Amino acid sequence: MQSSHPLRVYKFGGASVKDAAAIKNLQHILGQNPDGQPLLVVVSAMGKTTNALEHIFHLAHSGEDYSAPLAELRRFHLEVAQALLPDAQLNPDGVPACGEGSGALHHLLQELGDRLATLTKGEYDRQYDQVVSFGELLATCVVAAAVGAQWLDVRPLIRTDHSWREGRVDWATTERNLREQVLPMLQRGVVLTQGFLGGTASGQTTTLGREGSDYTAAILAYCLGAESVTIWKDVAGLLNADPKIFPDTVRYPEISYQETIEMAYYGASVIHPKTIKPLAVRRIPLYVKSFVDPAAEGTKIHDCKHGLLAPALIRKTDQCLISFESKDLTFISEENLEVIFGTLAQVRLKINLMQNSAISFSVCTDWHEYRLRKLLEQLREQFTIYYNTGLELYTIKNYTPEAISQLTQGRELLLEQRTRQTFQFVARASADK
Ligand SMILES: Nc1ncnc2c1ncn2[C@@H]1O[C@H](COP(=O)(O)OP(=O)(O)O)[C@@H](O)[C@H]1O
Ligand SMILES: N[C@@H](CC(=O)OP(=O)(O)O)C(=O)O
Repeated sequence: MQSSHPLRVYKFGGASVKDAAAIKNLQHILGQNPDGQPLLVVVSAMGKTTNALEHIFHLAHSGEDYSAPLAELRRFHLEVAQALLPDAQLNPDGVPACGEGSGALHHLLQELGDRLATLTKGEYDRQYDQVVSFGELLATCVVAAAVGAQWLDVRPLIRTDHSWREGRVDWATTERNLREQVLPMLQRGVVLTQGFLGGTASGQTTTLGREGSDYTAAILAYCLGAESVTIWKDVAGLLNADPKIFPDTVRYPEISYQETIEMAYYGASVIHPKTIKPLAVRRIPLYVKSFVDPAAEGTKIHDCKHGLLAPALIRKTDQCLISFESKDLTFISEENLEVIFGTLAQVRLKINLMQNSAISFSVCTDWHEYRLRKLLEQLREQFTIYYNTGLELYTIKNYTPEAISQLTQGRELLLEQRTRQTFQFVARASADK
């Protein structure tokens, strides 16, 4: 039987499932959903589990001892499961009965241990995905059991290519899979699945890029024709700046897709940059709401026109400024730029800002020691290359003179750039700001 009610997609990130109390709060929020309205819930790994798994994976891949952090990760998940499911029977290995079949908690923990024990040398990124994905698998197993939702393994449904750690979605296959598998489940009640994960045609797990669960919510909403997506955060909505960094932030009650895409692109970490496009294409509104105060208004991101917005302040840390000079003091030409861009793409260094002068071309990128080393190896013969690390990139969108002076005061700017709407600069990281 088809429900006449349109689908809502909810996404809960790490902070909203960080412990048993947070998951009870999530259950309370689900309880507010109107009866009969189909609901698809996307959940990320609990708290900082993805960071912990990255660390464990790195140790295991390097042949170092990872037993203590793995034991801690297991203890944490068992403690949360026991607090939420006090009546669950314990398996002989002390794991509460939670979930079924290959999605059962004891099975997932066993599989994680087996995978870590059988890593091989090389293929770092492919094996990373097979291990780090357990954060979402474990979290959804526990949360689905606690709230009585149907657990869905998203990996066979969101089809990606083999771009490990940044899987690229095959939209046609994904849409077909999701419609076939998920629509019937939604008729039976709330469905709960993993953010951040996908899978290849050969059944290997991929991840969609760090913080990619927002993107998962958008993929599901796009493919299933949802009415809306709500991402539940520890902030009051989309603010003009990260309140952990900047004082006196203001909330945008509504904002366009375009403005939001730009903020995410420049580094506003509240929303994954890939999230907006699928929603904008199908005109699905995105609500950013506080899980601490679910009744509060939050922010509506949609197709809208608005007046002048408060300047958005964005900081990207861990930046590296790389400057290329031609060795014979000839001008930086299109041919030179083609080589530089090609190599940056090949070593996967993404350009956050660029500037050129007669004999020099500079780019600001995220700091990746290994990728930079590869870049230097390939271009050192052709160019003289200088680089600075430990930098920050600031962006002020819809800037005002006051906003510029507030941010630049007392800083040594290594590079600055201004367009009609955006002011950006690179400066050394300072402990006091
Ligand atoms: N413009 C912004 N508006 C609101 N929050 C922001 C903004 N920029 C950065 N943030 C940060 O984003 C955090 C929420 O996103 P995130 O930590 O990714 O949540 P989760 O992992 O739970 O989904 C906030 O706690 C806040 O520090
Ligand atoms: N757990 C993954 C994916 C994610 O999106 O998490 P969060 O929703 O907590 O940002 C990460 O930490 O990267």
